[in-house]
Amino acid sequence: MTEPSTAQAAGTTRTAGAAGPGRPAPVPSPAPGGRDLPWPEELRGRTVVVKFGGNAMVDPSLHRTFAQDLVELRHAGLRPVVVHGGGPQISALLDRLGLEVRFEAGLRVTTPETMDVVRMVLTGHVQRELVGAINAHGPFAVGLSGEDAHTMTAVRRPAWVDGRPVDIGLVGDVVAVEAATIDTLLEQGRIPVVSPVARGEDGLVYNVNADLAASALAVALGADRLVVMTDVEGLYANWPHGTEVIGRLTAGELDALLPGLAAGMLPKMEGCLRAVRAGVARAQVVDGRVPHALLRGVFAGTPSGTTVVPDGI
Ligand SMILES: Nc1ncnc2c1ncn2[C@@H]1O[C@H](COP(=O)(O)OP(=O)(O)O)[C@@H](O)[C@H]1O
Ligand SMILES: CC(=O)N[C@@H](CCC(=O)OP(=O)(O)O)C(=O)O
Repeated sequence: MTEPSTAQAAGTTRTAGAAGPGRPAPVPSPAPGGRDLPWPEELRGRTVVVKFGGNAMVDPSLHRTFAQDLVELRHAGLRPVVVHGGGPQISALLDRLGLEVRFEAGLRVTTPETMDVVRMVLTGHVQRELVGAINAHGPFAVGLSGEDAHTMTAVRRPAWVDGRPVDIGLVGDVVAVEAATIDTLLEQGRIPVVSPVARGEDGLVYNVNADLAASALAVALGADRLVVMTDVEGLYANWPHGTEVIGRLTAGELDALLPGLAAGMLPKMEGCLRAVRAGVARAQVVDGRVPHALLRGVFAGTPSGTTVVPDGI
């Protein structure tokens, strides 16, 4: 793969005509990586928030192909922002430390002790690995936690199981996003890599489900697309009894399905619904186990996974 120069990555090669305020750096031609993909012209300059799930990232070779895809998107003139997960990695360390691993309604029950581990694994390990994989191609990635510069502010999220409230501890729901920090990085040609940890309005630190964090960022950034990469082909109808992928859903159709969805898919589909209802044109769940799923499945014209669109489309 052709490595971009520092100047390209930082956007310092911009010329007034080619890339004015609010526009990414000019697009080199041909695209690095040598894959001659038909980039839709209308995607140039658009922001895409990509959630990379912890289950899809257990294979290091997928880190590498995902990183290549992001850099290629950047060169094609898009503005990718990554929100990473790390659920399996957090659970593995909790296990090793002899601490409880428990989920309710798809969310981790987070004690203050658990929160220390969540923060350590997400910002100290998973985020660093992804930043390293992307920066093998040039000085693109900048890692940050939702806590940094108040990028994400959360309030304690209530949870119910079988209609009864349950205490899930330091789990937050994002209520405010300081988009300017991320916008500035995008303007510089960087690829922000955000850990789903947020500062609470009460000064505490909250564990945020990565799907919901990605959705909140997509809305706040006015993203064109939200892409959720996971370890299944998409949303299966009749799961766990069937594996037939639901290809397309309107927001209204998804709203009706949501109460019946199981853990794992529940926050993903809730995130997709929130995003399209708040102006994101398309939210897509794709199979992150497939190498180059981001480029080939999402941006190269071959429909894959489950796509959620606003009502009336
Ligand atoms: N209807 C469904 N369709 C597909 N997968 C489902 C469904 N309901 C629950 N799941 C589960 O959700 C999992 C994906 O969520 P999760 O394990 O949290 O992944 P990630 O780490 O990508 O966030 C799948 O592996 C599957 O076990
Ligand atoms: C509240 C909550 O559940 N937070 C998640 C944050 C990480 C995450 O969402 O990772 P995946 O995307 O890999 O599942 C957790 O502690 O596992």
